[in-house]
Amino acid sequence: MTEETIGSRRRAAVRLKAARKHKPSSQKWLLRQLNDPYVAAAKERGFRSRAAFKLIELDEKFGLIGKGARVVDLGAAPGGWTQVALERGASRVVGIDLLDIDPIAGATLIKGDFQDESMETALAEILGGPADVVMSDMAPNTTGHTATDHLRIMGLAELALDFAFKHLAPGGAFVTKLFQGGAQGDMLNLLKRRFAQVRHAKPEASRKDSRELYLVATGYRPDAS
Ligand SMILES: C[S@@+](CC[C@H](N)C(=O)[O-])C[C@H]1O[C@@H](n2cnc3c(N)ncnc32)[C@H](O)[C@@H]1O
Repeated sequence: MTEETIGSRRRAAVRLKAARKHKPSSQKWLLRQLNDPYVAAAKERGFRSRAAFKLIELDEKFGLIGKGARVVDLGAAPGGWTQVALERGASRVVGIDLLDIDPIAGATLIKGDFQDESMETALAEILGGPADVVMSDMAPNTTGHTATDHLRIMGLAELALDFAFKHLAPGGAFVTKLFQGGAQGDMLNLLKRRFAQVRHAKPEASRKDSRELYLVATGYRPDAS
Protein backbone atom coordinates (compact mmCIF):
# COMPACT_ATOMS: atom_id res chain seq x y z
CA MET A 1 0.00 0.00 0.00
CA THR A 2 1.39 3.42 -0.90
CA GLU A 3 1.96 6.13 1.67
CA GLU A 4 -0.66 8.16 -0.12
CA THR A 5 -3.30 5.43 0.40
CA ILE A 6 -2.39 5.14 4.07
CA GLY A 7 -2.67 8.90 4.39
CA SER A 8 -6.09 9.08 2.79
CA ARG A 9 -7.36 6.16 4.93
CA ARG A 10 -6.16 7.90 8.03
CA ARG A 11 -7.85 11.12 6.96
CA ALA A 12 -11.11 9.25 6.28
CA ALA A 13 -10.98 7.64 9.76
CA VAL A 14 -10.42 11.04 11.35
CA ARG A 15 -13.37 12.44 9.38
CA LEU A 16 -15.63 9.61 10.50
CA LYS A 17 -14.56 10.00 14.12
CA ALA A 18 -15.19 13.75 13.95
CA ALA A 19 -18.61 13.25 12.38
CA ARG A 20 -19.69 10.61 14.95
CA LYS A 21 -19.62 13.22 17.71
CA HIS A 22 -22.64 14.94 16.12
CA LYS A 23 -26.38 14.23 15.69
CA PRO A 24 -27.26 12.28 12.48
CA SER A 25 -28.56 15.39 10.68
CA SER A 26 -25.43 17.42 11.39
CA GLN A 27 -23.28 14.30 10.84
CA LYS A 28 -24.47 14.25 7.23
CA TRP A 29 -23.66 17.95 6.81
CA LEU A 30 -20.27 17.55 8.48
CA LEU A 31 -19.28 14.56 6.35
CA ARG A 32 -20.24 16.49 3.25
CA GLN A 33 -18.13 19.45 4.38
CA LEU A 34 -15.17 17.25 5.27
CA ASN A 35 -15.25 15.50 1.89
CA ASP A 36 -15.87 18.61 -0.21
CA PRO A 37 -12.80 19.56 -2.27
CA TYR A 38 -13.99 23.18 -2.47
CA VAL A 39 -14.14 23.43 1.33
CA ALA A 40 -10.56 22.13 1.50
CA ALA A 41 -9.41 24.45 -1.31
CA ALA A 42 -11.08 27.46 0.36
CA LYS A 43 -9.22 26.70 3.57
CA GLU A 44 -5.95 26.29 1.72
CA ARG A 45 -6.32 29.60 -0.14
CA GLY A 46 -7.62 31.54 2.84
CA PHE A 47 -11.12 32.09 1.46
CA ARG A 48 -13.88 32.35 4.03
CA SER A 49 -16.35 30.30 2.02
CA ARG A 50 -16.44 27.64 -0.68
CA ALA A 51 -18.76 30.09 -2.48
CA ALA A 52 -15.61 32.07 -3.38
CA PHE A 53 -14.97 29.52 -6.15
CA LYS A 54 -18.36 30.21 -7.71
CA LEU A 55 -17.43 33.85 -8.24
CA ILE A 56 -13.97 32.90 -9.53
CA GLU A 57 -15.62 30.69 -12.13
CA LEU A 58 -18.19 33.33 -13.09
CA ASP A 59 -15.47 35.96 -13.41
CA GLU A 60 -13.28 33.66 -15.51
CA LYS A 61 -16.18 32.92 -17.83
CA PHE A 62 -17.69 36.41 -18.13
CA GLY A 63 -14.81 38.79 -17.24
CA LEU A 64 -16.82 40.71 -14.66
CA ILE A 65 -14.28 42.32 -12.35
CA GLY A 66 -11.94 44.63 -14.22
CA LYS A 67 -8.83 46.26 -12.73
CA GLY A 68 -9.88 49.16 -10.50
CA ALA A 69 -13.55 48.15 -10.53
CA ARG A 70 -16.02 49.41 -7.96
CA VAL A 71 -17.95 46.44 -6.65
CA VAL A 72 -20.99 46.05 -4.40
CA ASP A 73 -21.39 42.61 -2.80
CA LEU A 74 -24.95 42.07 -1.54
CA GLY A 75 -25.28 39.31 1.08
CA ALA A 76 -21.52 39.29 1.58
CA ALA A 77 -21.10 37.27 4.82
CA PRO A 78 -18.81 35.56 5.65
CA GLY A 79 -16.87 37.38 2.91
CA GLY A 80 -15.69 34.92 0.23
CA TRP A 81 -16.99 36.93 -2.74
CA THR A 82 -15.58 40.17 -1.31
CA GLN A 83 -12.15 38.51 -0.97
CA VAL A 84 -12.33 37.30 -4.58
CA ALA A 85 -13.35 40.74 -5.91
CA LEU A 86 -10.31 42.29 -4.22
CA GLU A 87 -7.99 39.52 -5.36
CA ARG A 88 -9.20 40.03 -8.94
CA GLY A 89 -8.26 43.70 -8.95
CA ALA A 90 -11.32 45.65 -7.71
CA SER A 91 -10.27 48.97 -6.19
CA ARG A 92 -13.30 49.49 -4.00
CA VAL A 93 -15.50 46.77 -2.59
CA VAL A 94 -18.49 47.32 -0.34
CA GLY A 95 -19.95 44.22 1.27
CA ILE A 96 -23.40 44.41 2.84
CA ASP A 97 -25.02 41.75 5.00
CA LEU A 98 -27.60 41.34 7.75
CA LEU A 99 -24.86 39.48 9.64
CA ASP A 100 -21.57 40.71 11.04
CA ILE A 101 -18.57 40.20 8.77
CA ASP A 102 -15.05 40.08 10.18
CA PRO A 103 -12.90 42.84 8.67
CA ILE A 104 -11.31 42.26 5.26
CA ALA A 105 -8.37 44.54 4.39
CA GLY A 106 -9.30 46.80 1.48
CA ALA A 107 -13.09 46.35 1.75
CA THR A 108 -15.81 48.33 3.50
CA LEU A 109 -18.26 46.06 5.26
CA ILE A 110 -21.69 47.25 6.33
CA LYS A 111 -24.07 45.39 8.62
CA GLY A 112 -27.72 45.85 7.64
CA ASP A 113 -30.41 45.21 5.08
CA PHE A 114 -29.33 46.31 1.60
CA GLN A 115 -32.78 47.87 1.16
CA ASP A 116 -32.32 50.39 4.00
CA GLU A 117 -32.41 53.99 2.80
CA SER A 118 -29.27 54.82 4.78
CA MET A 119 -27.40 52.37 2.55
CA GLU A 120 -27.87 54.63 -0.49
CA THR A 121 -25.94 57.61 0.86
CA ALA A 122 -23.30 55.50 2.56
CA LEU A 123 -22.66 53.66 -0.66
CA ALA A 124 -22.31 56.71 -2.89
CA GLU A 125 -19.74 58.14 -0.48
CA ILE A 126 -17.72 54.97 -0.08
CA LEU A 127 -17.68 53.98 -3.74
CA GLY A 128 -16.90 57.49 -4.94
CA GLY A 129 -18.90 56.86 -8.12
CA PRO A 130 -21.33 54.38 -9.64
CA ALA A 131 -20.58 50.67 -9.32
CA ASP A 132 -19.08 48.60 -12.14
CA VAL A 133 -20.45 45.41 -10.64
CA VAL A 134 -23.43 44.75 -8.36
CA MET A 135 -23.39 41.10 -7.31
CA SER A 136 -25.77 39.26 -5.06
CA ASP A 137 -25.27 35.84 -3.54
CA MET A 138 -28.15 36.59 -1.16
CA ALA A 139 -30.30 33.76 -0.05
CA PRO A 140 -33.41 34.02 2.11
CA ASN A 141 -33.95 31.44 4.85
CA THR A 142 -35.39 28.41 3.09
CA THR A 143 -38.69 26.90 4.24
CA GLY A 144 -38.32 23.52 2.50
CA HIS A 145 -41.49 24.33 0.54
CA THR A 146 -40.20 24.52 -3.03
CA ALA A 147 -42.72 27.03 -4.40
CA THR A 148 -42.36 29.37 -1.42
CA ASP A 149 -38.56 29.22 -1.54
CA HIS A 150 -38.59 29.93 -5.27
CA LEU A 151 -40.83 32.99 -4.75
CA ARG A 152 -38.66 34.25 -1.91
CA ILE A 153 -35.40 34.04 -3.81
CA MET A 154 -37.00 35.58 -6.90
CA GLY A 155 -38.29 38.43 -4.73
CA LEU A 156 -34.81 39.04 -3.35
CA ALA A 157 -33.28 38.91 -6.85
CA GLU A 158 -35.80 41.48 -8.12
CA LEU A 159 -34.95 43.81 -5.23
CA ALA A 160 -31.25 43.34 -5.96
CA LEU A 161 -31.94 44.26 -9.58
CA ASP A 162 -33.74 47.47 -8.51
CA PHE A 163 -30.69 48.23 -6.40
CA ALA A 164 -28.42 47.61 -9.41
CA PHE A 165 -30.48 49.98 -11.57
CA LYS A 166 -29.82 52.75 -9.01
CA HIS A 167 -26.12 52.10 -8.54
CA LEU A 168 -24.62 50.66 -11.72
CA ALA A 169 -22.47 52.63 -14.14
CA PRO A 170 -23.26 52.38 -17.86
CA GLY A 171 -21.72 49.17 -19.18
CA GLY A 172 -21.76 47.65 -15.67
CA ALA A 173 -22.57 44.06 -14.70
CA PHE A 174 -25.19 42.52 -12.45
CA VAL A 175 -24.92 39.01 -10.96
CA THR A 176 -27.59 37.35 -8.88
CA LYS A 177 -28.32 33.96 -7.40
CA LEU A 178 -31.58 32.31 -8.46
CA PHE A 179 -33.20 28.93 -8.16
CA GLN A 180 -33.64 26.64 -11.17
CA GLY A 181 -36.38 27.85 -13.40
CA GLY A 182 -34.12 30.91 -13.63
CA ALA A 183 -35.23 34.46 -14.26
CA GLN A 184 -38.65 34.34 -15.75
CA GLY A 185 -41.25 36.51 -17.35
CA ASP A 186 -41.15 40.19 -16.52
CA MET A 187 -37.75 40.11 -14.82
CA LEU A 188 -36.07 38.42 -17.78
CA ASN A 189 -37.66 40.82 -20.28
CA LEU A 190 -36.59 43.79 -18.21
CA LEU A 191 -33.04 42.48 -17.97
CA LYS A 192 -32.84 41.89 -21.69
CA ARG A 193 -33.91 45.46 -22.40
CA ARG A 194 -31.53 47.05 -19.92
CA PHE A 195 -28.42 44.89 -20.45
CA ALA A 196 -26.57 44.01 -23.65
CA GLN A 197 -26.24 40.32 -22.62
CA VAL A 198 -28.09 38.13 -20.14
CA ARG A 199 -26.95 34.59 -19.36
CA HIS A 200 -27.59 31.85 -16.81
CA ALA A 201 -24.69 29.88 -15.31
CA LYS A 202 -24.27 26.96 -12.91
CA PRO A 203 -20.63 27.05 -11.73
CA GLU A 204 -18.87 23.72 -11.04
CA ALA A 205 -18.55 24.80 -7.40
CA SER A 206 -22.33 25.02 -7.10
CA ARG A 207 -23.49 21.73 -5.59
CA LYS A 208 -25.11 19.43 -8.16
CA ASP A 209 -28.01 18.65 -5.84
CA SER A 210 -28.71 22.35 -5.24
CA ARG A 211 -31.30 24.16 -7.33
CA GLU A 212 -29.17 27.28 -7.23
CA LEU A 213 -27.88 28.94 -10.36
CA TYR A 214 -26.65 32.41 -11.29
CA LEU A 215 -27.83 35.03 -13.67
CA VAL A 216 -25.16 37.24 -15.20
CA ALA A 217 -26.18 40.42 -17.02
CA THR A 218 -23.48 42.55 -18.64
CA GLY A 219 -23.37 45.85 -20.52
CA TYR A 220 -25.87 47.91 -18.48
CA ARG A 221 -27.82 50.41 -20.59
CA PRO A 222 -29.36 52.90 -18.15
CA ASP A 223 -31.11 54.84 -20.91
CA ALA A 224 -32.83 51.87 -22.54
CA SER A 225 -36.54 51.77 -21.75
C1 LIG B 1 -24.90 32.34 0.78
S1 LIG B 1 -24.56 33.68 1.87
C2 LIG B 1 -23.38 34.61 0.98
C3 LIG B 1 -22.00 33.98 0.90
C4 LIG B 1 -20.95 34.94 0.34
N1 LIG B 1 -21.16 35.20 -1.07
C5 LIG B 1 -19.55 34.43 0.51
O1 LIG B 1 -18.88 34.11 -0.48
O2 LIG B 1 -19.07 34.37 1.65
C6 LIG B 1 -26.03 34.65 1.73
C7 LIG B 1 -26.07 35.86 2.64
O3 LIG B 1 -27.16 36.71 2.24
C8 LIG B 1 -27.51 37.48 3.38
N2 LIG B 1 -28.78 38.20 3.17
C9 LIG B 1 -30.01 37.66 2.98
N3 LIG B 1 -30.93 38.66 2.88
C10 LIG B 1 -30.27 39.85 3.00
C11 LIG B 1 -30.65 41.23 2.99
N4 LIG B 1 -31.93 41.58 2.84
N5 LIG B 1 -29.70 42.19 3.14
C12 LIG B 1 -28.39 41.83 3.31
N6 LIG B 1 -27.96 40.54 3.33
C13 LIG B 1 -28.88 39.56 3.19
C14 LIG B 1 -27.54 36.44 4.49
O4 LIG B 1 -27.42 37.03 5.75
C15 LIG B 1 -26.34 35.55 4.11
O5 LIG B 1 -25.21 35.89 4.88
